[in-house]
Amino acid sequence: NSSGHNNTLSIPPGKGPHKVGCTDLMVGHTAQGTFLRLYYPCQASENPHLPDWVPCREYFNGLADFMKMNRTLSERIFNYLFGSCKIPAAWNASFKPDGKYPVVIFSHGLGAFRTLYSAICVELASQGFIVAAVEHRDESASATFYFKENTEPGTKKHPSCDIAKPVSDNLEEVWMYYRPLKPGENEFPLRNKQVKQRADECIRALDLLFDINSGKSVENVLQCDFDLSTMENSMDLCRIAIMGHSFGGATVIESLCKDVKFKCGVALDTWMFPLDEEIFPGVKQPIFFINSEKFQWIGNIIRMKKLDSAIFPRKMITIKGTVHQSFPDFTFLTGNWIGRLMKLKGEIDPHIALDLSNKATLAFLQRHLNMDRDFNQWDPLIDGKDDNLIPGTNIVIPQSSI
Ligand SMILES: CCN(CC)CCN(C[C@]12C[C@](c3ccc(C(F)(F)F)cc3)(C1)C2)C(=O)Cn1c(SCc2ccc(F)cc2)nc(=O)c2c1C=CC2
Repeated sequence: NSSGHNNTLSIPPGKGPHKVGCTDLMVGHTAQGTFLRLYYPCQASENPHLPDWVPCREYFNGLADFMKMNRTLSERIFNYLFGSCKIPAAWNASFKPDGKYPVVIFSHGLGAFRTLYSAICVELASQGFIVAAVEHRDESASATFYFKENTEPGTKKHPSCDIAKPVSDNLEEVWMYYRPLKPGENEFPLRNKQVKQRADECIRALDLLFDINSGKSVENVLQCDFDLSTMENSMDLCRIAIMGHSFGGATVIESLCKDVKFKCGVALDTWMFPLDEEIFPGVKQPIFFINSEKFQWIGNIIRMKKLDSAIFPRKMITIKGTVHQSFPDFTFLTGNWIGRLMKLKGEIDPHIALDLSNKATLAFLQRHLNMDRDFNQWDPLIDGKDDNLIPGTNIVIPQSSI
């Protein structure tokens, strides 16, 4: 369960037929390498070891800086609130070969990192997807790490946490933190450069999955005892989707434009600002915008509508009573009053909100990856047909601005 003092708060397990395993993969030890958390259908095991939701304290430090909170105070708060929170997935559990699984690449939001959307990733993996949640090195993550070769032997400092233990001992971990906007700095050039790097990192993550699927030997820089060769020939590489939250939603659009191997995209509460609208005509794949009720604004919705098309399927729904943080895991990890105070929860029960988002996502993926599962039972959700959904958006666009 999550932190000791409130035992009822934890990240919901997957509802699908598969047990879920999880492991970390870093290929290439530098900041230019690929770093991702892999969620996959796994064999059942008696006493699964559930990984920590936040693997190293540096992530809490980064989060405190991102939120401009005092580090010592916030580190104590985060440790107390979230320190013992576990992810509902079995760490390094044996992969369960069962035909070819479709693939989803997941891109995190500004100030987040790869572990914070486990409720979504675990649900997809439990429904028979292989999910790769990338960790971006564009300085938009609260924190991330990579390695450098330390030339002076003997000066090695011990790894900050067991996850950051590299395979070879001449590698020393280096932490990269969130880069805030400088006073007076023009935000668009930075965010547009970052969204392009983020798309490249998603494409490289996909290329890595192709290598793993082809049985190519892949060297994990991290000491994770998970045998990647068990995943050979287990991915359906014609059924690949990209998904992301907020800045990760912009990464979905940029990635769809850059690589047609992504057959469709699911963009959660997308932040459209980082995108150059000139790429919009180049996006030809289906897109599903799933929005919160409180985060969106006129300018952002107008940019989403510029992607509307008579040819390519573009769908949008809004989940009533949700806020921007209704998609990351935080929404499950605090009581109602503190959650609402910190805008981590909306009025709607977080389980209901995320359940609607996940079911609508599964229906959309079945339709546009032409899968033969029973996710089409949730097709009405794609059109916003539910008491807690609004078709399209709740934001009123003044006639003049269209
Ligand atoms: C003052 C800082 N200022 C920075 C520009 C705005 C900070 N901010 C609002 C926040 C994130 C918030 C948050 C987190 C986590 C706790 C906690 F207490 F639970 F830990 C509390 C409170 C603080 C809600 C956002 O950035 C919103 N946002 C996000 S939030 C993604 C995220 C980040 C950290 C997480 F742990 C989980 C999820 N992703 C985006 O891509 C975009 C935006 C805005 C535009 C594009």
